[in-house]
Amino acid sequence: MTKVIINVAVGVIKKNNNVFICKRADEQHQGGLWEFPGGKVEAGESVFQALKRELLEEVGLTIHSSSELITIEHDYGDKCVRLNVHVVSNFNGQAHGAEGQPSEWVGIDELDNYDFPAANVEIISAIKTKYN
Ligand SMILES: Nc1nc2c([nH]c(=O)n2[C@@H]2O[C@H](COP(=O)(O)OP(=O)(O)OP(=O)(O)O)[C@@H](O)[C@H]2O)c(=O)[nH]1
Ligand SMILES: [Mg+2]
Repeated sequence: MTKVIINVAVGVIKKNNNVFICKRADEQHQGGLWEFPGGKVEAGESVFQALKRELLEEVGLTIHSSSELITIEHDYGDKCVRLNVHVVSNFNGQAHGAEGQPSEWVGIDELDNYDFPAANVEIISAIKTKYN
């Protein structure tokens, strides 16, 4: 049987050499781990439209543009995801955990000190290659 792939828009919100990360709630998939904010692409949406909607909901930012960083397909066993990862540097607002979730600006070279879902290893390595 063909597996359903969940299409996800993920935003690496970047200011100087820092990125904004959030902690996933315990009851979410991959709960308790840190993430780059974002969420599922709904039917009829582009990745950018989904990113714009999710980043407003989750971190209170209005984004104006984004640039593709990497696309990762990962099978967690219970779920298969396609992470469409974009870097977002052009935004308005003060990033915060708008859903009450813990959040932080962290230096790119500090990302190794945080626990992320397995698929994020490649995202972090792409960020380091591009910006460090
Ligand atoms: N947002 C986000 N999701 C990630 C990352 N890495 C990763 O594997 N995922 C996976 O992507 C999937 C969808 O993301 P999500 O849970 O944020 O989706 P959402 O905001 O629409 O949540 P919802 O289902 O509560 O409405 C989850 O299975 C999650 O585990 C990441 O860095 N950021
Ligand atoms: Mg989300």
